[in-house]
Amino acid sequence: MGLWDQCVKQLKGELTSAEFNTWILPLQARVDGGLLRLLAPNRFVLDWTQKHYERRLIELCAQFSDGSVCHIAFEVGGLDRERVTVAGHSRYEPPAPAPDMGERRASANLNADFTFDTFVEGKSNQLARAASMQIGQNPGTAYNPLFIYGGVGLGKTHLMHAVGNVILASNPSARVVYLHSERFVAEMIKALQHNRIDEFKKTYRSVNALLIDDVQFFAGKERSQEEFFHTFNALFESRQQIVLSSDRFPKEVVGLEERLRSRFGWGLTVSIDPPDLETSVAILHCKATQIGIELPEDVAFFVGRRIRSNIRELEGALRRLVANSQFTGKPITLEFAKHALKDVLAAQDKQVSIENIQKTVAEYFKLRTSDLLSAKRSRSLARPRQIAMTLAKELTKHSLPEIGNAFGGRDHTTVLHATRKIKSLRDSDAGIEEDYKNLLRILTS
Ligand SMILES: Nc1ncnc2c1ncn2[C@@H]1O[C@H](COP(=O)(O)OP(=O)(O)OP(=O)(O)O)[C@@H](O)[C@H]1O
Repeated sequence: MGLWDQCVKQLKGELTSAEFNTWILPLQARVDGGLLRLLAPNRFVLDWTQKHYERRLIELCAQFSDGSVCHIAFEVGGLDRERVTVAGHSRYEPPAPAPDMGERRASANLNADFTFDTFVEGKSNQLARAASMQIGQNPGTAYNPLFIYGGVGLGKTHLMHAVGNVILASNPSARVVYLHSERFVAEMIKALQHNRIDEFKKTYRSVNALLIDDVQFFAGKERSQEEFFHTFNALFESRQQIVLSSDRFPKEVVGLEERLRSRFGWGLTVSIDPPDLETSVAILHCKATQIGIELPEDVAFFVGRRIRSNIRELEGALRRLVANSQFTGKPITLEFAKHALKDVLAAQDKQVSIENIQKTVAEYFKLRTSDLLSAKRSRSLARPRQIAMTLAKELTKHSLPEIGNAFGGRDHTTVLHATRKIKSLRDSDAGIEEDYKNLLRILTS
């Protein structure tokens, strides 16, 4: 087995399949003396792999070549084409928009404000953003379809529009269509009513990129699924890009035909999770700057900490603060924010209570709520209990002692231990990570 094959095999075991498929699989390699040249399909993959995997790759090369290969060079190119660019640090810049960009964007149903520049990157959306950028730069060739899933208001639509905007800007003749799945259904029904179904088929089967939002709304609509199935096949076979979003993993979308569900998983499936505190704060600052105000740091942290459900709610809170401040003529201070957002926060706190979390976790693991509060310590109870405690810490503003108390009068150190344990298990155990993310989605949507 060649040096690169050995590295690939090793990395396959170390990385998640999404990371491996996104960053390692597209690389090609050539050994030149003591140098391993890694060829990335584009600048974006190059920058990312260099930043995140270079050190590990050097270690693996040294290990598998017995030290004879100890340098790595990253380049844009492929074994079958000329080298294009040597690694550097310049960032990807989308080409300048064509003159009729506004019109093309309107006919594609794209929002000009939803771009990669206005999308704040955080741990919760890093992979989805990276994959979307890849698709934007290599439509139809990188991953098809790209399936983005996650809870309400976490940025799926924003990313889809960003992909569409990049494709339009990069290729003046590209035809892109963004559509909510309900609109696809409505348009199909209209076409059927007016005997224009052939025109409808032609329209959607001739695009270069089809971006369909919230595909869970296809559930139960058999005729639409049938039509979409053929559209999907036509685009897929002609290597045109398909991007789909949903509130859940493709296999979990109930009411979809199996043949569609399996096709949805053919390319790359990436999730977007609720943002962590730092990302929420960064998004608030970004949105505030967009509307021309400067948000004090303590206010941004206050809002970010208290509104954890989704980004749409964060934006709503910001808009409310700005409107109240303009209306009353008062500056946005911490005290002002607490007062102006009183109702929103009360509603939010009511939504995610410890009781609600206990009930949801118990239902999810098919237990009784009383089991979670009991003194029993079997693993089948302890793990769900620890997950519930961690969710309570993440989603409510209750202190550790309050949470411990709500779980059958346990000590705050037990809660602390639970949160640490779950944090480390989420990194090492894909099953726990999936359960945690599912529960987070259920509780915050
Ligand atoms: N990382 C981010 N950076 C900046 N803005 C963001 C980010 N994520 C989401 N937003 C903003 O949050 C709002 C809601 O996002 P979006 O509509 O994309 O959510 P969604 O996941 O598609 O929700 P739904 O499931 O309800 O369709 C948008 O205004 C979007 O710009």
